[in-house]
Amino acid sequence: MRRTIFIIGLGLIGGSLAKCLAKSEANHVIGYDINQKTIEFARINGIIHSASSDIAAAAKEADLIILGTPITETIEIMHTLDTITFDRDVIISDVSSVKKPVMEAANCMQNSRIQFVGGHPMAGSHKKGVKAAKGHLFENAIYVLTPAETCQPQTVQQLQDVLEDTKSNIIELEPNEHDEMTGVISHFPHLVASALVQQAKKWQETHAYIPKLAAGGFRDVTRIASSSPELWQDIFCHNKQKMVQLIDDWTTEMTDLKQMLLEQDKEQLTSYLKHAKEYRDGLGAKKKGAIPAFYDLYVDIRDQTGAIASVANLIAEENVSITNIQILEIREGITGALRLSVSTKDEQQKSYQLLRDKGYDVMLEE
Ligand SMILES: NC(=O)c1ccc[n+]([C@@H]2O[C@H](COP(=O)([O-])OP(=O)(O)OC[C@H]3O[C@@H](n4cnc5c(N)ncnc54)[C@H](O)[C@@H]3O)[C@@H](O)[C@H]2O)c1
Ligand SMILES: O=C(O)C(=O)C[C@]1(C(=O)O)C=C[C@@H](O)C=C1
Repeated sequence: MRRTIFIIGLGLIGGSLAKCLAKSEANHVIGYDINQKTIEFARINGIIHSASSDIAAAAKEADLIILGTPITETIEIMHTLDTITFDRDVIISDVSSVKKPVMEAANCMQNSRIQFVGGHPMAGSHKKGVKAAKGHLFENAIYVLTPAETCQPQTVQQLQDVLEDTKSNIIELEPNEHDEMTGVISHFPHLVASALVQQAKKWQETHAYIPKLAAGGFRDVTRIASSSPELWQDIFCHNKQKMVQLIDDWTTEMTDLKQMLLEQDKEQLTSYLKHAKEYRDGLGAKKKGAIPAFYDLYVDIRDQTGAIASVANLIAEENVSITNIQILEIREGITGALRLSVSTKDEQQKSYQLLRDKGYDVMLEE
């Protein structure tokens, strides 16, 4: 029998989940969004099977409800769902970037028909809205689940079964620990990216060339400052305590660095940078287990029409599937590099040889 999945909030994340889950014969996906144009776009483009304008009616039909809304709205909708008289049991999940406030609300739910399992796919983008939704967004990403206190293990398993189509790697975490870790590796870096951009903007008042000089480094480190301001203020506010603590830690870190510079302590500075480099390089390490292995190739290309397609076609002809492709520091008329990821070492070697034979300048990442 087909499962009925009701997704509320069809933006980047809700839309991506809908797109992925609607592809399976096992699911019937109903969508709702506060924005009528979003619902229309999702319906016309097959991101959902059907649209609903009535949350309660669609919720009563659902086996699973996923909230793809910003955190504040998610908590409000949870209160609404709690008041519905369901004829059968329903699993409710969310995708919020901060888990503690959502799980506090979940643990206060009174409706005996509801089993709540918090969710957070650790994948996204600086883009927002249904038009940026991608069915494969969660492939190979970590997908965190935070079951509510009264949630049965079989309910968690049922949700995991549905999420299998996302090809993500599911792990369970305790909400507070989740928020501390995402504070460190997601929320605080976002704040720093925005602060760096604000700093450049101030300096531009006296140095008009700043935007022209902003090259790969600045762009890499500040990409996430282009994300939705409304969404991110909500994330920061819901993880306020951790953010404040991280700002204090950062202030200490900057003061220490300032001291090293004032003292011209070259040895300590080198050691500081060396340890940071080692840790950062280690994040890309090829590990078996929760994070699947990727094998990368770097191909020098010219910024010309068809260059990327030529490389991709050559590799496809050898039946090697590219799992990720990224353009690095490409500027008009100047040689850039393509980073291609494949799944196995054999495929990496095969692609390397093939591209070299065709005259491409290729490098491997071991
Ligand atoms: N952006 C990311 O990279 C990312 C990654 C993982 C998780 N998240 C989480 O996903 C959630 C959604 O973020 P997003 O990036 O998809 O944002 P988004 O702005 O792309 O989408 C949010 C959608 O919710 C809709 N919406 C807002 N209020 C609503 C309401 N009351 N009822 C119904 N629909 C409503 C909006 O119209 C929009 O379509 C957030 O909780 C966020 O923390 C975001
Ligand atoms: O790739 C990005 O642009 C993101 O910001 C994605 C990102 C992240 O920080 O990694 C952002 C918020 C999420 O809750 C999960 C993922």
